[in-house]
Amino acid sequence: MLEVDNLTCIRDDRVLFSELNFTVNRGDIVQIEGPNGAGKTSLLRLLAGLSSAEHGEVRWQGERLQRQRERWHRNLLFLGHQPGVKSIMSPLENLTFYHAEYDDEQRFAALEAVDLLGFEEVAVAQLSAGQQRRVALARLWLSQAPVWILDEPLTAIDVNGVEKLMALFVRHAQQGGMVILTTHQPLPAAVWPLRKISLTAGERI
Ligand SMILES: Nc1ncnc2c1ncn2[C@@H]1O[C@H](COP(=O)(O)OP(=O)(O)OP(=O)(O)O)[C@@H](O)[C@H]1O
Repeated sequence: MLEVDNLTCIRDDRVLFSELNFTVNRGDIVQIEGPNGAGKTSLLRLLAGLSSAEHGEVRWQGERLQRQRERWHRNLLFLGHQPGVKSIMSPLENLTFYHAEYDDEQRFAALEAVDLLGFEEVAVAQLSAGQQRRVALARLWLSQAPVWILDEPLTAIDVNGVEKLMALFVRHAQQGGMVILTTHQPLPAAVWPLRKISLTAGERI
């Protein structure tokens, strides 16, 4: 269980959100929504333990993230706003770098799942924006982490890719995982039960 307890986030003299409370349980798919600049990325970074809030705390299994960094990182897969892959490496090399525990057969299966077969040896820098995003997303097919925190994973992904990702999110949730994501596009109705947490534009202090 991931608990957000009275979280207040101030950035650049602006209160992005204050006294935010919610809980994410196993089996939950949660969409953080709000206009540009509302604080969605800031919230995801707090949830991932990558930054600190002005007030409040985030707890995993009852304990503050900061008190259990190693355990938390074993339980988390965080994919940030940028593709977050190494551009001089190929897709296959990236998966080897991030997931050395798997063999090539499993890595090829992950690349097949994101329709990158045929591109596995091409430098990421030479791939299209959507293909670069898919290299990062291939990690989801290899991840054993129960908690997925994904910042705009659907950006630059085509309709077919979005459908496959949605199916993967649902399967992950059905297997007891949790998915927390931001996206500006409406999610297909098939993603159920989808919880939404809305952030509104912040106020100046
Ligand atoms: N480290 C920082 N220092 C100063 N300001 C910041 C910092 N991080 C975020 N901000 C500001 O906080 C606000 C919210 O940013 P954030 O990226 O969280 O929004 P968002 O909801 O994810 O937006 P978008 O939909 O455009 O991706 C922005 O105005 C941004 O400039």
